[in-house]
Amino acid sequence: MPALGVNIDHVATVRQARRTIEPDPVWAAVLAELGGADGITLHLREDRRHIQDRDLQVMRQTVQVKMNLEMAAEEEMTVIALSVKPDQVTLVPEKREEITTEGGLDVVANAAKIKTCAEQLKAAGIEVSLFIDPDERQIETATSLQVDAVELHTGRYADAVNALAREREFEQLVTATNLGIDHDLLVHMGHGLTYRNVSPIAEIDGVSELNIGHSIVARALMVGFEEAVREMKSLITV
Ligand SMILES: CC(=O)[C@@H](O)[C@H](O)COP(=O)(O)O
Ligand SMILES: NCC(=O)COP(=O)(O)O
Repeated sequence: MPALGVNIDHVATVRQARRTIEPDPVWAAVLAELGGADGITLHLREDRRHIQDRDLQVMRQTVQVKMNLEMAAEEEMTVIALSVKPDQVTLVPEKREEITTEGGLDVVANAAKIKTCAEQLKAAGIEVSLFIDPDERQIETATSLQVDAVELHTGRYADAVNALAREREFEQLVTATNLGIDHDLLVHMGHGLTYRNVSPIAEIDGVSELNIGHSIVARALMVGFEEAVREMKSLITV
């Protein structure tokens, strides 16, 4: 049964729509914990389009479960992570013009830069995960960098246009999960998971963490944050 990491980015998206003080993602993190979240994930983007530095600082003081900071492998973000000391950092790709993360980190092409960042984080006692596509070369290279985990990008599975395409993407995720486990990596998954598509993912043997955000925030607008998390937690508890 995978742990549930609740990504609260898009609570901050609503707040930033008016550049005001509410809704506060800190409130959402507390309610997520009350709803059964095993972790809180937040993405401090270089463009600060949603989560702000203040949110990260306050949540470090208030989050009582695992705190997972998503960030680009850039010097500015590394300095912040070393100062705040989240439990885990997940290195993700960022492009300014993207609506959301479009693909996995290209570990193969950026190995040296990612290695430097990961070594600094691990030396500070921070677990390191790499957000990658379910691709053999990316997993092999991640292993060589001696990170703790990979988070497999589930976007192609989530966006599949029909059942055949979804099954193909699902099988690729299963194969990549087995490869990651064979290389002694923790295997997480995330991006685009919803109440409708999460169950088969939650049943994959060996997946230890699911990071889910946008769908929970969307449901929370209707039923409240604690209930939305409780419903997702019960869905993945197989
Ligand atoms: C890496 C990933 O898929 C998400 O955790 C990421 O946070 C997406 O970016 P936005 O939250 O800005 O949509
Ligand atoms: N790394 C995936 C994540 O944290 C949440 O992604 P999404 O559920 O908001 O698509």
